[in-house]
Amino acid sequence: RTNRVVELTGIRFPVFQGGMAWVADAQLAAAVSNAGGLGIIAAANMPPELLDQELRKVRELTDGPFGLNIMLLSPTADDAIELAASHRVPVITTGAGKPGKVIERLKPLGAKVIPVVASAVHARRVEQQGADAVIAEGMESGGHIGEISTFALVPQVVDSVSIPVIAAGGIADGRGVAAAFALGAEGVQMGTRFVCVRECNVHGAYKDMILKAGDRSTVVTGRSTGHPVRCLKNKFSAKFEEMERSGASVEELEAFGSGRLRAAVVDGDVEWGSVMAGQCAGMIDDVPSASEVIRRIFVQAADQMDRMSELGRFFRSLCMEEVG
Ligand SMILES: O=C(O)COc1ccc(-c2c[nH]c(CNC(=O)Nc3ncc(Sc4ccccn4)s3)n2)cc1
Repeated sequence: RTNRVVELTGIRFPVFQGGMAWVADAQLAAAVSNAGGLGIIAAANMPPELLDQELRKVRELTDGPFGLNIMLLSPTADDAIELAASHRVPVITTGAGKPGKVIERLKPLGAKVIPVVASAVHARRVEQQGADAVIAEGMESGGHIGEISTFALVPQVVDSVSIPVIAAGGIADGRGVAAAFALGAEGVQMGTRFVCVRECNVHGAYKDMILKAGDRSTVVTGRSTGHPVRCLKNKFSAKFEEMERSGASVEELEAFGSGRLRAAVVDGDVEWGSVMAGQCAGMIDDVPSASEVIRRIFVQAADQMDRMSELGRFFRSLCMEEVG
């Protein structure tokens, strides 16, 4: 038996590229799929005719499996579901909400549906609804997040469901892959790491801000709106926090925040845009190809796991002799 995530999706390496709003287009998804991972297009709030074009384009750019991420907070989520159905998209991931209707509509058409969950309760619920696997996303992640860290969330989700678990949040190199599998995951999903690859079309200023980032460069804003979002610290995040502190209403905050992700991704406004990124931003120091990222990470993971098997013998030896 190889790996249930590989068997479920037909990919070579058990790695997904996060379906990041405005960032994950057909070009990035195809590059990741051609490199042996699962490239995922973000439907986000894309108008249906644009999403239809991206779904045609990705099939011209790769013969491999690919996915579509449906963000359930989006008013265009129902259009995205129908486009996923008509294009027979093989893998569907969902975020920021309840995936029941996505599972009901798309599983009968043969799609694999893999919701992002932020707690063990969510995971058990979507398993009962028929999810094929879950992505357990810790709060280290960029963008819209839950409240539990990857290190605590993944083992509890693994203990709660019998479908495969893919770990996400804070993973950007082989050590994170080795750790995720140690926690019981059978795959990983990375977002921020795949923003800084050559084939990603985000504005150069966005990539530069990630390259400059350190471990303390992100902040979570919007907890008071019920939609906490992790992004890199800048003038926008500082103003947003000040508004929250001074008791701004949810409407005021959401009005102030709307359009900011696009401003950062498309216009490169990294001062007043929302530069969504995870806490692993400080680990990213180059912009290689998607293929180079995937190969390097699994070589490093393999080395790390070999080292750990020696550790296993050492720990076992400690437990053999009677202590004291
Ligand atoms: O209530 C329930 O049963 C389910 O509740 C959930 C609560 C949270 C989640 C969740 C956490 N993280 C994810 C997947 N990640 C994401 O969805 N990340 C995102 N980044 C930027 C996005 S665009 C946006 C849209 C609205 C507000 C702010 N930003 S969406 N899903 C999933 C389900």
